[in-house]
Amino acid sequence: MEIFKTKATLKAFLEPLKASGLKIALVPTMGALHNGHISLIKLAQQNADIIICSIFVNPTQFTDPKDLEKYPRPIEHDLSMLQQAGCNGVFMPDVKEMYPEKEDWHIDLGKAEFLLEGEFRKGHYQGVTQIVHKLFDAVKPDVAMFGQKDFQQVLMIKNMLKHFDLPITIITCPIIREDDGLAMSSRNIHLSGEDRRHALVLNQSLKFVIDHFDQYSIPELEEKGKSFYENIPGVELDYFTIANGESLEPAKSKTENNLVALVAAKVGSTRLIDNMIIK
Ligand SMILES: Nc1ncnc2c1ncn2[C@@H]1O[C@H](COP(=O)(O)OP(=O)(O)OP(=O)(O)O)[C@@H](O)[C@H]1O
Ligand SMILES: CC(C)(CO)[C@@H](O)C(=O)[O-]
Ligand code: BAL
Repeated sequence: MEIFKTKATLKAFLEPLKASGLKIALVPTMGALHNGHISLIKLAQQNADIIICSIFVNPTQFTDPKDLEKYPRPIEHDLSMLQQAGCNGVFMPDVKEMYPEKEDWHIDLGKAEFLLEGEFRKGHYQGVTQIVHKLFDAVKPDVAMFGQKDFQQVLMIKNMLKHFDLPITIITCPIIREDDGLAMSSRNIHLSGEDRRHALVLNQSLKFVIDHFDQYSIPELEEKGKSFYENIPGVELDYFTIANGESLEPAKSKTENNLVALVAAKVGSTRLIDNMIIK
């Protein structure tokens, strides 16, 4: 497995491979890898010949400086997981390499930018699309893998691709969960023993919606979903919603085709997100 710290060395590695017709996949991450990330690498291997994983904790997408400061960075462990998974190359630039100078970035990502995560992390998707555009530019992949766990992120990246008319196929990968249902996340490491037990409420409330979708109206499902969060000490719900999976607007009717239940909650000092596709 090759390790690249600069765009130039990465480009020099990739150019002959592309010239020989090999298909390149990019798996963008912020590191602190878990089996969710490894599932993206495995799916990438089924869809391309050469797999590049990027590890970069992107400052422009953080809206809380403390969140950025305490973001886990276990780089040696990450590299050994990637090596074991059969990843071909790791791109791990420093901040100066990706942002050599101060720059302005603002693109139209549509109304959905300002909903859900966009409401609670203002400007987050400008930062995400800014760095993903730079990563796409550095790798010029044929395909790129993203997790459904960041449901809104996938929509925003697809909108960014449309904006620049980039010929990259986005593959959305299913959410990998711990045995008890908690969605794997790099930030789970911050959960105390008690928080870890309380965090199960995200999976349980979403599962309730899936299991009872035929039984209740949408407002009832949302109300019952939200009620899971009442009286759990240290747990604070940001949103629990059933939304259209394209626009992210609240679902208007149960007969809509594309529906997803999404949640974000603070558990102790850790903010977690999760979702389940209804149909
Ligand atoms: N449990 C999971 N299953 C599948 N994909 C995941 C999972 N968790 C994260 N991913 C995906 O991995 C990619 C990199 O995500 P990232 O490095 O931010 O990890 P993360 O666990 O989501 O971290 P954090 O919790 O800090 O947001 C994203 O496309 C993300 O959606
Ligand atoms: C896509 C991404 C790597 C951009 O920094 C990040 O938002 C993430 O890890 O989901
Ligand atoms: N996985 C999404 C990246 C973030 O939370 O900033």
